[in-house]
Amino acid sequence: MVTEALSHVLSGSPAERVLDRTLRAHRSLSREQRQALAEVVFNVGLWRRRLGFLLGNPEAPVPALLYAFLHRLAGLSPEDAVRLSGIGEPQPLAAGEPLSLALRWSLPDWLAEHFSREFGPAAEDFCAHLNVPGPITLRVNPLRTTRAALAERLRAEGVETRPGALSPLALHVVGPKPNLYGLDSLREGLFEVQDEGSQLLGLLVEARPGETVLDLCAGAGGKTLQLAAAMENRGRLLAYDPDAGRLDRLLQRCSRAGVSTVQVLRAPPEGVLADRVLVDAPCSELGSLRRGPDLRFRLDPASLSELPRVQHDILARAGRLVRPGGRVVYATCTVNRAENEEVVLGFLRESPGFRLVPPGAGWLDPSCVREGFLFCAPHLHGTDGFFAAVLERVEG
Ligand SMILES: C[S@@+](CC[C@H](N)C(=O)[O-])C[C@H]1O[C@@H](n2cnc3c(N)ncnc32)[C@H](O)[C@@H]1O
Repeated sequence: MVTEALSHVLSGSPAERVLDRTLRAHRSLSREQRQALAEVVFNVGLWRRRLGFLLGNPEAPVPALLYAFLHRLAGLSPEDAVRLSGIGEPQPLAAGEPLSLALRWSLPDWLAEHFSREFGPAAEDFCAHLNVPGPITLRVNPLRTTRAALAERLRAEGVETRPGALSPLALHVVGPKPNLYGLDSLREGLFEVQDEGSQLLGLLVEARPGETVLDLCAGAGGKTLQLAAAMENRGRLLAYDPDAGRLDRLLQRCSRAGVSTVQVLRAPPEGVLADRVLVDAPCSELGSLRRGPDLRFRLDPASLSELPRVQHDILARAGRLVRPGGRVVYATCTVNRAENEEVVLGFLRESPGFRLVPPGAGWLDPSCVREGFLFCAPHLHGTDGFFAAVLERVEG
């Protein structure tokens, strides 16, 4: 069962889905056995390159990878690791650290090279943090409750939390992963699950009650809900996304959260002059790699090169939809200057009617500002990786 699940993960199936399928097919497993299976599937999926290095074979078969994981990373004796992996006899494992960043942190070569270019010497620390699962972070829904009241309510439901340091809306779950989807507080719309860095992007829009706000890449509405709450459910909040299914989910979430101001646009907006526009752009998502053990192995480096043109076009559209004196927030969840700074600087070069303004002046923690842009990352802030620029259309 373990070998079969791992074979699927190593040949490209998402680990979460494989685990789910395997657990459903083996319902008699005890709680401990289920936990052990999850650990093995996630860790062998994540550490496959490093395990291949230990075995001296980048194409090592699944039982050998399992043995290397159990003995060297999980600390089992060679005898126990042999028995559980079914390999027959102990295998020699390399001593010492791999020389390359890619092997040390079990990344594809191209990705490790990319992070080296992005971060220089800090790439080691960044990559190490990609191999530690991020915290589960909740965003309180201020239309329904306060952060302190939500923390009390969650405690009564058996979930301990602590407040986030960067976003006044954030609560981090403390201790073992709870089944959030079984909680009444979730069904009542008291919170959403949202990384603290992602919350900063929504806050950066600084949407106010009564304004016209356009969420131009609304998806399933994570930030739309946040904007609606900031607007205290007053004003005009327009949400567009080309993916109709995501917009349907957005509407369901709105009703749960008590949001009544959202107008969903099924076609690209025209003729709007909004006070604020959020471009939460489609991107390579390199900032979210710690969210899944095997996301990194499913990325196609060629697809990265197509994104800046798409992002440029969406940002240019946003520029046409904001009023003089209004603001566009351009945001991504990636660590890639070509999709971040370069898209914004290219837009500014061809749009003299816009200027870059300091992000979150007066409230954003200065550690989240890099070269005039919002930038946060797992090794610096404990968040996923995010980038944002605040662009003001000059009055005229
Ligand atoms: C990062 S996701 C948005 C996440 C969403 N804002 C949230 O907080 O849940 C990017 C979204 O951009 C949408 N998208 C792709 N191409 C687009 C385009 N040309 N114009 C607008 N949105 C686009 C995708 O469908 C996707 O939902």
